[in-house]
Amino acid sequence: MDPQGKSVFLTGGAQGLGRGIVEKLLSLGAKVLFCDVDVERGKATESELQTQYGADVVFFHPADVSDDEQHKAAFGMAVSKFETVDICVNNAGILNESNWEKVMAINAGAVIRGSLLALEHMRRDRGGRGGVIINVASIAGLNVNPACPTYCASKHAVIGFTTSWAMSPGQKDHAVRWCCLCPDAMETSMLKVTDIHYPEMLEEYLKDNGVMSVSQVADAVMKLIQDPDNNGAILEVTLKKGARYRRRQVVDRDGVNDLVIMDTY
Ligand SMILES: NC(=O)C1=CN([C@@H]2O[C@H](COP(=O)(O)OP(=O)(O)OC[C@H]3O[C@@H](n4cnc5c(N)ncnc54)[C@H](O)[C@@H]3O)[C@@H](O)[C@H]2O)C=CC1
Ligand SMILES: CCCCC/C=C\C=C\C(=O)C/C=C\C/C=C\CCCC(=O)O
Repeated sequence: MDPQGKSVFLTGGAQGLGRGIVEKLLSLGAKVLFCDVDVERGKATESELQTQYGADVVFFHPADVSDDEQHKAAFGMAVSKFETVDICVNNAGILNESNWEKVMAINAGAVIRGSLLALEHMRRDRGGRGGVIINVASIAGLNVNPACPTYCASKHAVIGFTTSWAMSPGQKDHAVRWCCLCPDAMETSMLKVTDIHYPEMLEEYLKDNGVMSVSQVADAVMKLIQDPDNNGAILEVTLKKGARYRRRQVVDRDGVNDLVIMDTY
């Protein structure tokens, strides 16, 4: 899908990756409504981006996406501003191993709610225009890490949910593409986290794997949006190897229920 002239709803756009994605989309001619729980930063970002791209193409709406009503209201605001939403990016996320309920509510719960809101609005078999749903997971959703088990669990949930919907027998009728983004560490406020187990592992991890710029990862999101035939995509983005699609196969080993997930590149 070409972002030019398309309408986008994105969560967690006040800073970090969310803001980076909003800026790329605006530069490609899309209109964006983003929400965030950080109202001050959200308003400041809106004002900066409106100055650069125009007052009628980017809007901020305050919302905590762990709250059902606020999340629905924010999505509804995008629909009423643009009439239709073509691209939905469920990006808001936190890393806090002391509060697993909150992590699951934002990283998994809000991604599920946001996806279902977008599906209902976009699905062509119920009068919508089709579209793309991009769910932001992480490399942590593909691997394991003892420093942040709850965060890992929330990101595994995002990938399981997104790829399962992508395999829906009704997907062609819905005309909604489902994609997961799995970045490695990026230079955002999330990397300042202190609430993990074994904090020394973070330093070690970053020394071995490096840190990507937000812009590199936002470019990968444009690839997900633009590639037409990638329903069910899991796009891994790392500093050393760049953006690579994981090819996921669900293999039925014994013809009964011994299913194995196999990933290749
Ligand atoms: N920074 C990293 O190394 C990586 C981050 N990610 C994922 O990227 C996504 C974006 O994270 P970053 O930009 O790094 O973090 P960030 O902390 O810079 O930005 C996250 C934004 O989400 C907002 N947010 C948090 N909770 C919210 C809620 N309940 N409702 C609405 N907005 C909320 C924050 O206010 C903030 O503006 C997250 O899903 C994160 O898990 C994935 C891989 C690596
Ligand atoms: C030890 C890392 C702690 C968390 C670092 C802070 C933010 C990270 C956000 C991410 O989403 C992903 C970045 C790092 C990887 C975390 C886990 C997967 C590691 C698996 C592996 O070793 O390959």
